Amino acid sequence: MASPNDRPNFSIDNGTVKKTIGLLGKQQNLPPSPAPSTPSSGRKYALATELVYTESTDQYNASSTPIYQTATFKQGSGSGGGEYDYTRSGNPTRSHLERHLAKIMSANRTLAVSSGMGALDVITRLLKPGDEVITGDDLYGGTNRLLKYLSTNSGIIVHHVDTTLVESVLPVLNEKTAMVLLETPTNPLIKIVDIKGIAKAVHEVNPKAIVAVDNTMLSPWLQNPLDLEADIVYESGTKYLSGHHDLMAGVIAVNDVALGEKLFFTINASGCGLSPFDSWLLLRGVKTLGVRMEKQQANAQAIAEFLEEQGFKVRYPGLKSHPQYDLHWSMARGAGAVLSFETGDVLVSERIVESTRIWAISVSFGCVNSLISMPCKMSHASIDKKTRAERQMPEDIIRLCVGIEDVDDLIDDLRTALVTAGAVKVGVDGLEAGAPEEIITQLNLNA
Ligand SMILES: Cc1ncc(COP(=O)(O)O)c(C=O)c1O
Ligand SMILES: N[C@@H](CCSC[C@H](N)C(=O)O)C(=O)O
Repeated sequence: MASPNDRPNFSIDNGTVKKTIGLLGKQQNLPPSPAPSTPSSGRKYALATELVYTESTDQYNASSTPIYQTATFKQGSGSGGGEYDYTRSGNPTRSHLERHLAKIMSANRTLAVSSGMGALDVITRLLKPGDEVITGDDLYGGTNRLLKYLSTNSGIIVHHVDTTLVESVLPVLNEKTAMVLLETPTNPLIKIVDIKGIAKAVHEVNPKAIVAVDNTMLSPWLQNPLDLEADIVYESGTKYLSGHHDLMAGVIAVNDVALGEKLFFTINASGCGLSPFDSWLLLRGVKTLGVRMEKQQANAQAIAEFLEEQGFKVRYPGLKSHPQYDLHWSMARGAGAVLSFETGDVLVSERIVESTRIWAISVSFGCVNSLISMPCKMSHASIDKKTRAERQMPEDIIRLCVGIEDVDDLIDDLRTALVTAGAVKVGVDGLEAGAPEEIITQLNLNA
């Protein structure tokens, strides 16, 4: 009979990982997995280098990590014990991705799951009936929907407060607070939340409460909430981390080993670990995160300035006019590439969105190509109209998710759309925001 002592043995021989399988007694020149990502020298490189640099024990020294497209793994003995047994529990391609992301997200452990919402689902399974959650009043629609589900069906009490003010969190903070869920910048109102200020206040009142931060809008290239005293960071890997809108993924990052184990338990138990192929795609995409992000936010800055010059109310933390400009830059290394602006009229906004050519009308962000959308009708439509009004979400708000195209082309396309939609008056000095009365009347007649 095989015993647990027959687990495979790994040793390094002349630079090659040798695997001795107990019962079979065969010595193979096979690596345990292409797993390591951290440089064996232990050296920490700059983030731009870490994004592309990986070390692996792949037997053929493949430059690109192989896709282990398998559901199950043969075992060396009847008592199992191999490093991998079943892809829901673990897969070498996913392990490699998770180790790579841990370096990049400044985390002890990361876990890759099937979507950003899947990541939040795993995190919120740490909660039990009677627990209280404090969160923002400007949240991504899907996050709001999941929290509403939990408060309606699972006995979780959810407090939505203005998280841009640490003082708004304090009155609802108590020993039942199990989780504080933050987004910054918020989607789509681009409000900034003081991660460190809130984390300190929360941990002081209840050291067991978990501060979880959705870092999707900035990515680890621009912000590391774990360094700002957050306990959990999660991101939709569908966005900047992958960058090409060719996969859905979610990533969770933690420093606490026990917390990482609890989250892994849920992922294995519920079966939402990222598939081998999507792990490979994400691994490929993340290598260009730095260059994509730098180009995208340079374009976003120019576009935000262009719109502000025309007189529109623009929300973007790269603009000095942003009311929380200093707070944002005290936490982040850049302003990101999502901005929003208002026109004063829903129909005018719709006309702008429908008049662009390069800007695709689409939900999501973080992709190399530019997108335009009306959050109240698209990404945030799952928040009902009354709640949107209570949370002061302007129905006419347009969200721009800026890509890597030529910035002059992007501005030209937007300028043409603004003129076509009648959102600007064309004067001798150029364009001026504000649809003429007759255009608004006409649009309302046609509506
Ligand atoms: C800020 C934010 N967090 C989380 C999510 C969820 O990510 P996913 O679509 O990958 O489930 C999204 C968008 O969907 C988002 O915009
Ligand atoms: N129909 C989807 C909408 C997804 S929105 C995607 C993204 N987070 C964004 O902000 O654009 C849904 O109901 O979730």
